[in-house]
This record gives sequence, C-alpha cells and structure tokens, in this order.
Amino acid sequence: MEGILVAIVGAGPSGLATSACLNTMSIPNIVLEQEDCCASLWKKRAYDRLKLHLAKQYCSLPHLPHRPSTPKFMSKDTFVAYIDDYAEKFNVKPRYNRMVVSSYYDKTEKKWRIEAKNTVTGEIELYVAKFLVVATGENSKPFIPEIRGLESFKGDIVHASEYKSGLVYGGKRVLVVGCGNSGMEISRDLSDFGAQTSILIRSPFHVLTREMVFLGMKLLNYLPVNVVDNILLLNAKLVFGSLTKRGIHRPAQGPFAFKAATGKTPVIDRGAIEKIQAGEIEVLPEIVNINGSYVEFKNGVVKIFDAIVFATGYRSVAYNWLKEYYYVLNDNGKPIKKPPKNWKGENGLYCVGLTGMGLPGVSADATAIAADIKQIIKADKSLLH
Ligand SMILES: Cc1cc2nc3c(=O)[nH]c(=O)nc-3n(C[C@H](O)[C@H](O)[C@H](O)COP(=O)(O)OP(=O)(O)OC[C@H]3O[C@@H](n4cnc5c(N)ncnc54)[C@H](O)[C@@H]3O)c2cc1C
Ligand SMILES: NC(=O)C1=CN([C@@H]2O[C@H](COP(=O)(O)OP(=O)(O)OC[C@H]3O[C@@H](n4cnc5c(N)ncnc54)[C@H](OP(=O)(O)O)[C@@H]3O)[C@@H](O)[C@H]2O)C=CC1
Ligand SMILES: O=C(O)C(=O)Cc1c[nH]c2ccccc12
Repeated sequence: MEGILVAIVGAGPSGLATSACLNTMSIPNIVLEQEDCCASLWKKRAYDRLKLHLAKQYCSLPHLPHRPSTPKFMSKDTFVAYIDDYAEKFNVKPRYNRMVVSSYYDKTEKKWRIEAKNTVTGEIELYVAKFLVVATGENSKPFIPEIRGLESFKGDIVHASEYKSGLVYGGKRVLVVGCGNSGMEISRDLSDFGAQTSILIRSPFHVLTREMVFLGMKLLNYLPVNVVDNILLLNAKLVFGSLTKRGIHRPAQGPFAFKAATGKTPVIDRGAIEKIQAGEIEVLPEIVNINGSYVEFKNGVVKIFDAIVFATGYRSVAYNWLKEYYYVLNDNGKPIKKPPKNWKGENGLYCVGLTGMGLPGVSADATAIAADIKQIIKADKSLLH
C-alpha cells in the first residue's frame, strides 16, 4: 500500500495538466495510466490526417504556450510532440500500465482507496490518497450502437478510434455511421483513397469552418452568444449555401448555443461537405436492418457494403471503477454541477476535462483544481504529513 496526497487517474492532456499545475506548487501527486504512454488517445486512437480544429492559442496546457513556429491549426503529431515536451518540462512521470479497477472513499480514514491493476504483472496495487482526480476523458470507451442484424454483417466493422487511413479501403464500398467530426473527416479520407463512400446522417447539426469557430471564440469575449451565433450562421450560409437537398439540416439553435445546450460540437468542415455536394459522398438515413452484406435504410434503399466504420462517438465510463462517482459525475459521466465549480465533488474528489469544452476546458479545469487543492492544504497543513 502506498500513501499519497493526490492521485490522478489518466495521463491524457487532463491528467498531465493537473499534475503539472500541482508540481509547480510542489504538491506531491501521482498519475496512474492504463496504457504504456501518455496521451494515448492522440498516439494510438486517432486517424492519420487529424489536425486540431481549434487554433493553437486554445490548445495549450497551463504554463506552456505553443511555439511561435507552430502552425495555427497543428497536426496530431505536432500536438503529441508538444505533450511529450510538456510532461518532461513539468517533470510529470506517470505510472504506466496501471489500470484503475476500483476506488472508494473510506469514511473512517477520510481517504480514497484506489486499486490499480498492473497490466504487465497482473498484480493489484493499492494506493491511498487524500485527493482523487478523475482524468479518464470523455472518450474513454468507444460506442457502437445496437442495430438489428449487425452480427450478421459479412464485411469489416471498425470504430473510428481504430481507423487510421483510407489506404486499405480503395475501391471498397464503405458506410460511415455517424456524422460528427470523426465521421465527416473519415468519410472525406475514405473518398480521397478511392472508396465508394456513404455516410449515415440522422439528426440536425451545424457545419462551420475552423476559421468561423476561431472568429466565434474571439467574439464571445465581447458579444452575447446569440449575436455571435447569428454572425456565424450568416457566414456559414454564404460559404456552404443550403445543404438540406443533401440531407443536412441545421438545428433551431445557433452553433454555440446548441453546443452549450446539448454538448454537440459543430462539424468543422475539412472537405467532406464539398464531396457531399458533388455527390462523391452519398448521404443515407438511419439503418433499419442488416442482413449479411445488405444494409437496409429507413428510406427503403438497400445497399451492399464491404465495411462499416462506426463514428458513433464515445462514452465516459468512470462509474466502472469509481464507486462514489455521483459525488461529482452523473450516470453519463458528465459533471453533476453547473459551472463555474463543476470540477469539484465531495470529499476531495475532482474531475478534469469532462465538461465538453475540449482542450480549453481541460486547461481551465486543471488550473482551478490545483488552486483548490493548494488552498485546502494551506488551511490544513497536517494534510502534507
Ligand atoms: C479524434 C479526436 C480528435 C479531437 N480533437 C480535438 C481538438 O482538436 N481540440 C480539442 O479541444 N479537443 C479535441 N478532442 C477532444 C479530446 O478528447 C480532448 O481534447 C483531450 O484528449 C481530452 O483529454 P483527456 O486527458 O481529458 O482525455 P484523454 O485524452 O482521453 O485521456 C484519458 C486517459 O485516461 C486513461 N484512462 C482511462 N481509464 C483509465 C483507467 N481506468 N485507469 C487508468 N487510466 C485510464 C486513458 O488511457 C487515457 O490515456 C478530440 C477527440 C477525438 C476523439
Ligand atoms: N480534428 C478534431 O479536432 C476532431 C475533433 N473531434 C472531437 O472528438 C469528439 C468525438 O467526436 P466523434 O467521434 O465524431 O463523436 P460524436 O459523439 O461527436 O458524434 C457521434 C455521431 O454518431 C451519431 N450516432 C450515434 N449513435 C448513432 C446511431 N445509433 N445511429 C446513427 N448515428 C448515430 C451521432 O448522431 P446524433 O447526433 O444523432 O446522436 C453523431 O453524429 C467530439 O468532441 C469531436 O468534436 C473528433 C474528430 C476530429
Ligand atoms: O473538438 C471538440 O469537441 C471540442 O469540444 C473543442 C471545442 C471547444 N469549444 C468549441 C466550440 C466550437 C467547436 C469546437 C469546440
């Protein structure tokens, strides 16, 4: 058993940022990570052509801005190099191959008991901590919906988190289910590599360019959301025109209001829309049934596919291992409280990066959590012993 002050679960941007902020204040902490590297989402579960959608000033972690030479919208590899450099600069040394399998609050000891499985030796290690930070990410578990007949599908089935590039799909008939940012970018990639690509769209969503989002984020400092949204919508209509003919409908609320209300990020177009407009990527409605290679859609169309890519999102699943998750998270893995202190739970439990605000949210949460822990320690120095 090892006694520590702060235990952080997850070594993605959230866990690293929180640890770095604590290190700058000389507050002892450990980071437990199930994989053999940090930022595993970015290193292992992201496709090759991925570039960040937010401009670089919104994608840095606390205390380390991106270099002046870094492009405004950096590639995945540039971001990964930044993350590795960040961990080194702030002396964050995660304990890798530690999958947290269980944790509960010991009311007598007033401490968190954390069990981590060493995935190399198979041993269970026990950690005891005053503060516990959940940094396991909004994308911890790939989600594939239940679809009638899916088990009978004869072709390949992959989730977006396993998709690397369209290289292996040239000439194949591929259906992408889901039209969030992953689905849109993957369908563009597939089409570029010569796959006959279809995308399934079932709900309204906003389409913007990354420059529009950049403008919107700047304007939000000065103008109310509805005004910013109207400016962006005007821009979007000029750039994309009406997309309803192609089965793409906008929600009634504007893009930022819609994101705040539903958590759904606007699609930031990287070329899929042009291909949809040109008919190079076909839009299809919901699936009714799958039978072997045949997929039947709600509009009566039946088509043969060689592969299906499920870009149907992720679930945050801290409840799998954290017994008292309801101190800070709801059943969907989202913070129970409203901002500004939605990162803080009961009895020294915190969550970072789970508010649907991407990397800017990660930085804000990590900074606030470290400051909160510092304040608590200042008021009760016995915690340090
Ligand atoms: C394809 C893709 C592209 C994205 N692009 C952007 C972007 O451009 N801009 C933006 O702002 N956001 C983007 N996001 C959102 C992105 O998830 C976050 O910005 C960022 O990665 C969140 O960091 P995190 O540390 O909270 O979560 P993650 O990066 O998911 O890290 C969580 C870590 O916790 C570990 N973990 C999970 N469970 C356990 C456990 N039980 N025990 C131990 N370790 C565990 C995981 O292995 C992982 O390493 C993107 C997401 C995806 C899927
Ligand atoms: N370059 C970048 O910066 C990128 C950023 N990201 C970010 O990563 C996060 C995850 O994105 P993503 O992987 O796209 O996941 P999302 O959760 O954003 O999108 C999931 C998509 O799948 C659809 N879907 C879910 N279930 C079904 C179903 N049963 N039938 C049909 N469609 C279904 C959803 O539709 P519905 O709305 O109807 O539920 C939605 O279109 C987001 O925050 C995103 O912005 C992702 C890729 C690139
Ligand atoms: O990529 C994502 O999913 C994000 O959440 C990043 C993000 C944070 N705030 C935004 C506002 C509009 C579009 C994307 C984002």
